[in-house]
Amino acid sequence: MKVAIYGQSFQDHDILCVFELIEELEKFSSNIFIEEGFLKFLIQTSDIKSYDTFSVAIGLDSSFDMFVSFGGDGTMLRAVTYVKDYGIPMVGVNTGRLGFLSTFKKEDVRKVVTEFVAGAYIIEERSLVEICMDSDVKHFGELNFALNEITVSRKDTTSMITVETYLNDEYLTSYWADGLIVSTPTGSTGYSLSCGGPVIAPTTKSLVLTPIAPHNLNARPFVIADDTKIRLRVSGREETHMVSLDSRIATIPNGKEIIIQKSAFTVKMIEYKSESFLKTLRNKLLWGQDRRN
Ligand SMILES: NC(=O)c1ccc[n+]([C@@H]2O[C@H](COP(=O)([O-])OP(=O)(O)OC[C@H]3O[C@@H](n4cnc5c(N)ncnc54)[C@H](O)[C@@H]3O)[C@@H](O)[C@H]2O)c1
Ligand SMILES: Nc1ncnc2c1ncn2[C@@H]1O[C@H](COP(=O)(O)OP(=O)(O)OP(=O)(O)O)[C@@H](O)[C@H]1O
Repeated sequence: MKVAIYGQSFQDHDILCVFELIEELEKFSSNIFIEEGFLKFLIQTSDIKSYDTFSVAIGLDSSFDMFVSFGGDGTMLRAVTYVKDYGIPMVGVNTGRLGFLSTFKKEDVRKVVTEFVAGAYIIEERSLVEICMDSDVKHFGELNFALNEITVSRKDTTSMITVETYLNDEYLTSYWADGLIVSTPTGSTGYSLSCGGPVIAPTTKSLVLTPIAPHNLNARPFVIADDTKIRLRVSGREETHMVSLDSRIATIPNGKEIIIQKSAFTVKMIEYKSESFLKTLRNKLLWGQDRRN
């Protein structure tokens, strides 16, 4: 089994679960690769031996069987920028806070391996969105995709922006708001949810347009088919606005045409039978919980 390991280089009290995973993987004679920066951190804080590494420059490939991320959801989102379109099944061990994407309990980390080997999981394909801009704007390079959402928002001002929006080249509306979120089903439980968007089951073939604090009161979250081409143009009092792809941001001049579409590839999330999406919805977002019952 060929496995890539990635993690946050901040919390040495969570390091134990990384060693437990490695120990369990070695029982199955696995070929282990650790992200360069994370291995440096592990070597500094322990007497771990050296392993093969990968980095942004020397990346992964489709021969890997599994990618394990140690951290919270933020780490999982960064992990996606390594996995790209290689189709490597991913799992997150939660050493962060909420852990909605990074669901595996660190206390059970050995089961990441044993349940995988026993086949006690399904692969869930999560769709992504990607951004295309005029060729003179190269901010995100080849990492022009997002698992959660692409957001346009105001920058350096309290003044709202206007987001002129076209779906498949037909005019929809001009949102007058702090911004607009184009969310995938995966991202529907993130920023979009905080702005009043619906929760969408992860494999649903849709996207949702969720305005951020719109002053047009009749602008509501809008669920659309995921093969829709979304074209945006921002105007406002400042000369620039912000565009974010999950946790990555860039400053873009107003007036630039931004095209957002579903990516041609998906991210394969390992859904262990012990950790389903519905369980996560109940346990992490306390879905439908009512103290009266
Ligand atoms: N007001 C908000 O709710 C808000 C604002 C900005 C960004 N975000 C989210 O944060 C993400 C970036 O994460 P970060 O860790 O770098 O920022 P962060 O540290 O500010 O974390 C934001 C929170 O969103 C949660 N989160 C992220 N993706 C999620 C998902 N798919 N389902 C449920 N919860 C999710 C995280 O667990 C965390 O609690 C963005 O993609 C966006 O979805 C949320
Ligand atoms: N820049 C940083 N400096 C110091 N510690 C950090 C930094 N970024 C992350 N961490 C630590 O790493 C942990 C994991 O970070 P990550 O962003 O993946 O998740 P999180 O935001 O804590 O959790 P979640 O996104 O699930 O709520 C954090 O809880 C925090 O303790």
